Amino acid sequence: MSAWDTKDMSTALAAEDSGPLAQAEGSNPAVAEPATLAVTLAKTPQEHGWAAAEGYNYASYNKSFKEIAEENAQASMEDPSIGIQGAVGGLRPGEWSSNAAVYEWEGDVGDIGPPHPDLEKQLFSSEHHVKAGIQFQNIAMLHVTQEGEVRIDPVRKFEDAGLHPAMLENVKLAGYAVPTPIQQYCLPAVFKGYDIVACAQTGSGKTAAFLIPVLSRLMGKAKKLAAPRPNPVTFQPGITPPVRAEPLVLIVCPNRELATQIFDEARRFCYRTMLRPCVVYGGGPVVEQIMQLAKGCDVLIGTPGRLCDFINRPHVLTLKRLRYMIIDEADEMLHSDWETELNNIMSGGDQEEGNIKYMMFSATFPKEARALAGKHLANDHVRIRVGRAGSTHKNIKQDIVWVESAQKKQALLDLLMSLPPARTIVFVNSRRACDEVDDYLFNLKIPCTAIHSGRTQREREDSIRAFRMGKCPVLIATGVSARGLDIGNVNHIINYDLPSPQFGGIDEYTHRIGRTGRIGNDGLATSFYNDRDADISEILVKTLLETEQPIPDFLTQYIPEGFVPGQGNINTLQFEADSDDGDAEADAGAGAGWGTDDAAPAALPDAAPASADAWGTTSGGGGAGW
Ligand SMILES: Nc1ncnc2c1ncn2[C@@H]1O[C@H](COP(=O)(O)OP(=O)(O)OP(=O)(O)O)[C@@H](O)[C@H]1O
Repeated sequence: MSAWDTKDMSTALAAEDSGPLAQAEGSNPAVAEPATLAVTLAKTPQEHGWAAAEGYNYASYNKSFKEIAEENAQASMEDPSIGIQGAVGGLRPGEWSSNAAVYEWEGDVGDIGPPHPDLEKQLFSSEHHVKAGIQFQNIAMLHVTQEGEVRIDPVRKFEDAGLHPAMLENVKLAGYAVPTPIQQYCLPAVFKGYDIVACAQTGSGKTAAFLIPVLSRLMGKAKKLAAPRPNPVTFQPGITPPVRAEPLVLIVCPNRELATQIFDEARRFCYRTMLRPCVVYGGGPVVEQIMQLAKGCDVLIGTPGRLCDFINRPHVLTLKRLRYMIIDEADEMLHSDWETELNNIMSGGDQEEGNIKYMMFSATFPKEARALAGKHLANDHVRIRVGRAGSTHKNIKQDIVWVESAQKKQALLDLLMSLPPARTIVFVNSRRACDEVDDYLFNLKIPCTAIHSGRTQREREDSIRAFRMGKCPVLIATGVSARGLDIGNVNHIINYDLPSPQFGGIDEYTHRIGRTGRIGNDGLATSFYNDRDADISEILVKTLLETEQPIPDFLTQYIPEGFVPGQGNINTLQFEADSDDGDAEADAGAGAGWGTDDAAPAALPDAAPASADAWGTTSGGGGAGW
């Protein structure tokens, strides 16, 4: 059985007849037999196929920055005109993500720098990059809605988008054959100079939807627009005079893991160009981050606290050259928790307001957040929505199983041992639970690691790296890492605790399960449910019905009256209004919300086979024709 076959995985789950999980699954708790804790492991995790469980390598803490820098200096450099900062061979434990290798080039010999095979391999190899899955066409068939005054004609092919040659090359190296729907609309919208507010499902390529057009527009203009900076090839820390960072692009996002991930994506798309990306985030080394900025920075990615800190040090960072400001996970960023920081970033620097294009992206976008977003954008901003705001997608099979709180640990073990080993994220609601579950599994020799806000940044980075590289294929996490994490072959998400409303509710659920089933891949999400989760039940059931997931017996009471699973019209399901056009009818539910502006699927269903070329070659279906 393949570890990637979620059907087989759930069959295996159903076939397993030991332990509390299997006993209770799909059954009504009122009539279920009390579950037993008497499961002993018939096989060790390693006999079952899991990798060996290894403890955290605390020795990596003891490496000094100097030692790491010396090791990096030994990295291969075949072309003397290219200066690669950071480890070309990839980061080792104990190294900061902000010091990852970026392409640097003198730039005196034309618009596109020479290739650097080692760096190219690091940036674009599959282990660092999620490859599109066989259900990619499902993404392309989602409804796209445009609201507001401006209508955009989508581009169906990267080749038709007017991209800079260096960008087109990088898009090919990344293995992107055709743009996803959100990209089809954002590319032309950025090229036409609009502000954008965009909402599209998890794992549908929103990062590239802003990075590709924004960076492409700046390529070729970098020399003219960018601030003077030291020659990257002859730069010597401590000897070459530093400059202050004057980025052209600022990307703000709510968590550190996401910041470094966007930085990685920016490193890919800036490859062989003069644009220099940097990342700053809390918990990381201030001095080292300043040292990176001091070499010049065109594209800055950051978390709000550290960005504000640096904005308040004008000799380190100024926003006066800024052309683009992008807020990722915008609904989270517009939350009142971040208000002071976000206001400071949006207007507190010395940026020249009129010159800046603003963009906001997220997979979930509650109505109040969308209204708030509108206040920060130009009146003629473009509003794009792929599917219903906050919806999940069919590539993820969602199972809900009844597990009493006291039996969750045992049920988790049963679940992990009843399926083929696969990269799995286990979500919990508290740091304490995170540590407890981590200890429990580790003591049973499951190769796991954990991440939560109480861990040091070094531990967090090493944890994510160990998970990404497959050394620790089970990651236990609190919501801190739910948003945005994009890791290849995450086959299974387990909600050990469902996110009740005080832990983010259904939006948090959507972001969590969205760590699997990305960009057309299949995924499985299993959630443990019991009496304590009544708060989320109603909206959870609607979310399940929307993508035609099975409803277990204990949740059937929450099926909306008159709706027959499998036969009901999902457009009659009542969700929060999707439309921002103030149409009262829009409040009637998802169907009405998609209402008058409802657009054709981004690519025609009959033109959506695996072959990229067969996908719609014209840009029909968009704009006024809708
Ligand atoms: N056109 C494309 N073709 C193939 N793969 C793509 C394409 N666009 C993006 N990807 C890949 O899809 C994956 C998911 O993209 P990304 O992380 O931007 O999703 P997202 O929409 O921001 O998700 P989330 O809401 O969870 O943050 C990434 O690994 C990215 O490299």
